[in-house]
Amino acid sequence: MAAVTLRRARCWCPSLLQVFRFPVAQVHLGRPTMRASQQDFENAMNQVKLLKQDPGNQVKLKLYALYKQATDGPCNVPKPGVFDLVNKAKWEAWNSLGNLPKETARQNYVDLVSSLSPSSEASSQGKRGADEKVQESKDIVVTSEDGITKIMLNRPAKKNALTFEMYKEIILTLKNASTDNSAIAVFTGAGDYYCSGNDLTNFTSAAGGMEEAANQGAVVLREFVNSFIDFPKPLVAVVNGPAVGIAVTLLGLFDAVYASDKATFHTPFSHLGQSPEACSSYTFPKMMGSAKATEMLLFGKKLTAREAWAQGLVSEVFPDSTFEKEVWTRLRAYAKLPPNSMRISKELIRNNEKEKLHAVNAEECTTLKARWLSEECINAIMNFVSRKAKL
Ligand SMILES: CCCC/C=C/CC(=O)SCCNC(=O)CCNC(=O)[C@H](O)C(C)(C)COP(=O)(O)OP(=O)(O)OC[C@H]1O[C@@H](n2cnc3c(N)ncnc32)[C@H](O)[C@@H]1OP(=O)(O)O
Repeated sequence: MAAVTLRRARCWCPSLLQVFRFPVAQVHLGRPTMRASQQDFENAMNQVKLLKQDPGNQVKLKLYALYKQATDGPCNVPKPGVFDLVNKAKWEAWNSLGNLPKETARQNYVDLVSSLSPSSEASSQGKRGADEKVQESKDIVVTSEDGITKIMLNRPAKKNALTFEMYKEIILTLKNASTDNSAIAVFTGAGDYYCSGNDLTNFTSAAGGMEEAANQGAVVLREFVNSFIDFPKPLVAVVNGPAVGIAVTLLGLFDAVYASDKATFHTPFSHLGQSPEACSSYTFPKMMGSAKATEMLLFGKKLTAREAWAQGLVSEVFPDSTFEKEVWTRLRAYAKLPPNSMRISKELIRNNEKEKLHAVNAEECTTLKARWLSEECINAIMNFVSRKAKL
């Protein structure tokens, strides 16, 4: 779907731009009225152009659908093709309004824009500094202390979903951490999630279209997973909450996995029309047996932390109330152990499988590249992205 920001709409989503292309003027919306006038409607369209923050894809789809319903009535154009993600998502949002009367759609549009305005007014009243600070926060925060390189996924508003940029940042971070003076590297998440896996809009928001995004994705993924296979120091996951997709499969390449008892482990690959990655097609059957691995990787069974521990995916589960304190105390102690001994021992454990893991990674990436272009996957991503737009 249309994971476009208002900025990007100008370059490759003209029809979406038409909804918002009006001379910029300082206007103040009338308060939501029972029946929005044409002038209220036009003011609302201008107000959208003045929003200081991107309202998110679902809201933009709603605005588009209500605009079309208010101006053209019920959806009256043929459904776009399966690969035309942007227009298909917009068509579905408009079509989902059915026979909603034009006047009602106009009122709903004005009300929706009014609900967005307080935030823009707030930012125009000098609160912009606070917003910009949030917007400037990095998606990956790396700190080095007590012999530990801590890599925190810091995109809590999106459940720490991984963007292409984050993959590339992590590759670089692991490269640096493999030679810096830290003894171990630790991944964790900010907010209530560890990580909800790949950002499903990575492919739909790419300017070059799905084909190019899939090619790029396969290259990035292969390098990303290789950076975990080849990382020479102890690699620990502090799973502070739910983990989805690649956040789970990567754990097979970690040396220790500590989980809060509120963490869950979910790999909905079949639901998404995709296939396993991060060497999990090899590490999971080896770790837990093919029957349990199949339940996760094919059937998408979500595991609790204790179930993940029982299947060998998690080293230890801690009560959430004491999780951070207990785990970081332990890791600070581990980081004081002789680093060369830890590195050499890891080499003995992992080296005899490195070649196999590289080969598995290559095969998984080739398979996934094809899956990303399949109708099963595209439909699943469309359903996810437009799930909130269905009014
Ligand atoms: C190039 C390398 C590719 C490697 C491939 C890897 C394969 C995978 O990782 S597949 C797994 C992908 N992940 C998912 O399928 C999870 C999708 N997300 C969800 O199912 C739900 O968001 C959730 C169960 C994680 C959380 O649900 P909840 O209702 O609590 O919160 P939401 O309102 O859904 O989420 C808040 C916010 O975050 C956005 N978001 C969450 N996860 C993702 C994601 N994976 N991709 C993109 N966006 C995500 C969600 O859309 C919400 O955003 P808005 O506030 O803008 O609506």
